Amino acid sequence: MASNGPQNGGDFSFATSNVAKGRNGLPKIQTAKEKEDEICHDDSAPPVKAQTLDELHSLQKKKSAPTTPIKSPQAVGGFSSLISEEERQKQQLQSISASLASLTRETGPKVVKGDPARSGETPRLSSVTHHHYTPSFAVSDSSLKFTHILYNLSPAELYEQAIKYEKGSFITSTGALATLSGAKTGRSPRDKRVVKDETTEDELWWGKGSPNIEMDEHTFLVNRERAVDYLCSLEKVFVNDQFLNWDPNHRIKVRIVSARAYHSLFMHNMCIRPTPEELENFGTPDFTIYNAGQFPCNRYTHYMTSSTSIDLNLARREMVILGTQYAGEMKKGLFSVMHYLMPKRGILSLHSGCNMGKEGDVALFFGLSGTGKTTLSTDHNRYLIGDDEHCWSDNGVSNIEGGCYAKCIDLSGEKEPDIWNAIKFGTVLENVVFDEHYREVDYSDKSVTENTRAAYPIEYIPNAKIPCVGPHPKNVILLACDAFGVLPPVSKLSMAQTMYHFISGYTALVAGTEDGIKEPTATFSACFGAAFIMLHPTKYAAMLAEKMKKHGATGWLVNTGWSGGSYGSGNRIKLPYTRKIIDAIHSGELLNANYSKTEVFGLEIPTEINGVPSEILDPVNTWSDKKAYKDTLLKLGGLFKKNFEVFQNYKIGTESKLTEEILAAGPNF
Ligand SMILES: Nc1ncnc2c1ncn2[C@@H]1O[C@H](COP(=O)(O)OP(=O)(O)OP(=O)(O)O)[C@@H](O)[C@H]1O
Ligand SMILES: O=C([O-])CC(=O)C(=O)O
Ligand SMILES: [Ca+2]
Ligand SMILES: [Mn+2]
Repeated sequence: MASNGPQNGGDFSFATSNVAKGRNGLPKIQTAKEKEDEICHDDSAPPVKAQTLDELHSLQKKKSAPTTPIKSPQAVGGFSSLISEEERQKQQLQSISASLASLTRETGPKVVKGDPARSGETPRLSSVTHHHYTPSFAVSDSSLKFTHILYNLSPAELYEQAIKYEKGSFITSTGALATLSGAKTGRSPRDKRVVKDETTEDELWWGKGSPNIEMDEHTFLVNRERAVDYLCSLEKVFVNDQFLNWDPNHRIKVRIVSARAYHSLFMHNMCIRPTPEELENFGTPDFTIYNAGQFPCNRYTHYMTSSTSIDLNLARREMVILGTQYAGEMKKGLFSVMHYLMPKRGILSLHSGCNMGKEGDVALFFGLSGTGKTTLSTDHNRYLIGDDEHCWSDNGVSNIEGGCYAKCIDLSGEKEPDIWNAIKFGTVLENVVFDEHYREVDYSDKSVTENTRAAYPIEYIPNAKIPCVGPHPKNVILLACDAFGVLPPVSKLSMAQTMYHFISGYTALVAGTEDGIKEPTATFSACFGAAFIMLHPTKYAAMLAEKMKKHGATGWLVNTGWSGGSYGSGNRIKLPYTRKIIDAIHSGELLNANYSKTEVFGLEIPTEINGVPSEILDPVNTWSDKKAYKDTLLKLGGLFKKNFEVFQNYKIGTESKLTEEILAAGPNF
């Protein structure tokens, strides 16, 4: 056996080789200079400009770019009186304290800006106690403590907070922040509640099929108090002041109060980031989210059916989150708010991706979760306007958000290079699994969940169109992931068909694969996002029809799901083929192609497309069992018919003709 110890009975000596030996047998170290009188230093850099280690550390950080002074609100006429930085900081803290005020005690918590771990070393710490009035009998221990506010921290600061204080936070090999969202890895639509008051009772969509499950104002306040007390009881909370909607005329100011750095970084990425100057002039938010997701709701509370509650109060312009840490609740909660506010202004809000060609041709991509909005709107040859939430106004389209939220399951650099490359420093990676040493992410791993996600700022996509606005859409692409495998890969739609499929909002996915082959289940979600709409689906549909007609947009139905059989026997349509189909829509090639009509659904399908095998264009060709094909087609047609029954008695828009046409545009057999 080889041994590392000295061999041959301890006869141990340094190798002599040809190094000049000193007097003791050790090699003599030669310094560069031979002169006797010169002192030898271990380096040539000038010494550090600090006397103590504390001083050295204080040298490391310099103050962030000075913010310009703002005009005081009292300033009138030509006079602009300037307020000091100190006064501005105080006003900002007062606004935050007011946001966090208990409604029963009518007083905000004592808030102080900065990291509690650093308070000893932060000389510019400013604090405020927000008091409308403080009756002495109402004093409790909680009013004696400070809550530290971590206000609009940068990604680097949020990384440090997450890694230091939140279990399950790690830097991956490409620099993203890997996090865990806890017990919930997706949204909880059945735990969503909306306050029903005199206004919303008439305005909103309630009842069967509606996502708006009612709660009363009092119960909202109970949950709000629970969230606020929880947040104020913490040593520190994160506050993000940001914007929604790139259309400057319809921009909404949002404040997000949360307990986790993960939530703060997620919203930093997903909402529009204000410039330092915009932040200075931020003032009072239009809408506030209280995210107390780590803390459950109280199931003894009226209307609560689980320990999770996501509560929306439009009159108060507030949202409370209890019992779920899934960050998508904040994103989609704000989307619901936009689905209420925008149509009131004649602007259509859309659950769609959006991109623009070099010639300024805009396409919208509608579809339920997992159908390809993010994947297909992120196109290396086109400008990305946004991947998930848009507004269509008289001026054109605008993205609501400042970031993208991509599905990561089975992500590959070859198939989706732009998304792959966006997963770098600053990106939040939710619920992925990685190698414990190298921190390389295994995107095929579903151990935590299949709904693994990356949230990154939109400018991480090289072709992002900033500002994220564009002209009126030319093409409206409806995406369905048809796991039954009977819808054609692409069909051109009439206006009535576009409306029929928009209102239906169909997709079919496969629930789970553990117990072998499962039947696909059809999902119908009105306007391709019933979980987020607030008004009756026909309101959005009428607006879409009106805008498409006015601006001459063409509707398309694209199946990004199965071909050659249902899930289990067929395969998912190859992404490169879907991309070719989308290219042909954009280029105009498909508009002038030859078409044939399918049975049952009456869809117009092209006979050929550049780069796509012609035989797959009509699904009947790809099924070996023709009877199985026909049976499956009729089955899906029946599901569409059944789903549409609830819409039969509604009028869409002002003309009855459109309503009749839409009703006739569904499957016929
Ligand atoms: N032919 C195809 N077309 C589009 N996507 C495909 C296709 N084949 C496989 N996929 C995969 O399907 C998924 C589509 O997810 P994507 O993130 O685009 O969904 P989404 O519509 O943006 O949903 P959400 O609203 O939940 O964000 C991706 O993981 C993509 O790789
Ligand atoms: O909201 C989410 O969690 C993901 C998403 O985009 C959707 O489901 O449409
Ligand atoms: Ca997406
Ligand atoms: Mn979405």
